[in-house]
Amino acid sequence: MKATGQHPLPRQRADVAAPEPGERPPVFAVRGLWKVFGPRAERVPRNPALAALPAAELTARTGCTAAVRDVSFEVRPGECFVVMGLSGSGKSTLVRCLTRLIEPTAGAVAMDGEDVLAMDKERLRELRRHRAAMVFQHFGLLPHRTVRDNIAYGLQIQGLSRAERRARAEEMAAKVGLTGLEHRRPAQLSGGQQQRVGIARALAVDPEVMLFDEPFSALDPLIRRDMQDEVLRLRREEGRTMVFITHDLSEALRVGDRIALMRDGGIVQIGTPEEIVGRPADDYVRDFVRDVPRDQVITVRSAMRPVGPGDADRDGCAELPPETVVADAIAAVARTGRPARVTDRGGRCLGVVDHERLLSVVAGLDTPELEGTAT
Ligand SMILES: Nc1ncnc2c1ncn2[C@@H]1O[C@H](COP(=O)(O)OP(=O)(O)OP(=O)(O)O)[C@@H](O)[C@H]1O
Repeated sequence: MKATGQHPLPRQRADVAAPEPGERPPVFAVRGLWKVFGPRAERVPRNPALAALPAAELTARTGCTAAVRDVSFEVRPGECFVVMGLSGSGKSTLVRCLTRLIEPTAGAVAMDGEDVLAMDKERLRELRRHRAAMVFQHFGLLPHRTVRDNIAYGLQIQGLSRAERRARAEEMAAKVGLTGLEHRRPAQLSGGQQQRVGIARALAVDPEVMLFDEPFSALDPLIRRDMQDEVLRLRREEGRTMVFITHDLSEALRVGDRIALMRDGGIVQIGTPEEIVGRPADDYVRDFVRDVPRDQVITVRSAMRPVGPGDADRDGCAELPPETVVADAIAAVARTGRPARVTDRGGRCLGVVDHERLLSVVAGLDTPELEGTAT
């Protein structure tokens, strides 16, 4: 996203559109956010000529680094919003700006419609303790405390009694599969177990949103997969909102409902895994997703064609829900030897996938999303 024009003020008001009646506002709404490190950083977003400079030139001219550049997005209640990008693209800085662990240079951040940049110290402390809990890559555990005490750490500050803290810590330990290990110290745990403690500690304060900063990148691949399953399970069972930083594309595709792909401080595309893989916004994204097995990500909702006159005979056709991935649809079409019908929950036929459509997805040919054509 390019800077457009002059910033009226270093900090804009959090002008979040009013939610529809009955609709919750976004958990986070971020508008025109900048974080510039270096001397007289505020002049960069204010000055369109500086704001438009490529990263290296900006540094050469001003000594500043624009870690986050004019970024706007919303995190919706209950979603896992992934921030992905190569090392140095600005992921950690962006997520730290959400709770002002790093102070933004310009722009607006709102949480549940409340202007985060206008919060006083007390309100900010409350936000970080109760509303947005962070899980770090290096676990951040206290080495001389037991698992139980580490999990209960945030509860002490909340003023719960000792017995209440213990009970809650044990409940959280059970939730993440640590039952029986409550009396160990962090050094007596594997990496995966230590990260479970980190997750349990974040969960214990019952936060509205969990912020994960590359939580699994120190773990080996099998444990990493287990931990991703844990995150998926927590989201499914608890519906908790998550912001998840990773530089690993397969992890992003696995855990993300939506992914923001960052490059040089800007967001180059925001979309579902299927949108990112199926309709990359530019050559950079296309290059990024080149090796992704498309048939595992793209669904028949995008691959289907409208029902035609030749599809009247439904005999022996498989019926697939629209979220079926292409790999499974290929198996169904091969099994029946007939095109498969894509149907919604009410049995309405939305379209058809035949082997040509499915092969064109695998081959990376254009698969424009088609409007549902009911029969
Ligand atoms: N305190 C700081 N002072 C100056 N520059 C900084 C500071 N913190 C980060 N940067 C720079 O801002 C840019 C973005 O850094 P950031 O750590 O947000 O990236 P990242 O995508 O999280 O990277 P990684 O995956 O390696 O953690 C980098 O160029 C980094 O060098």
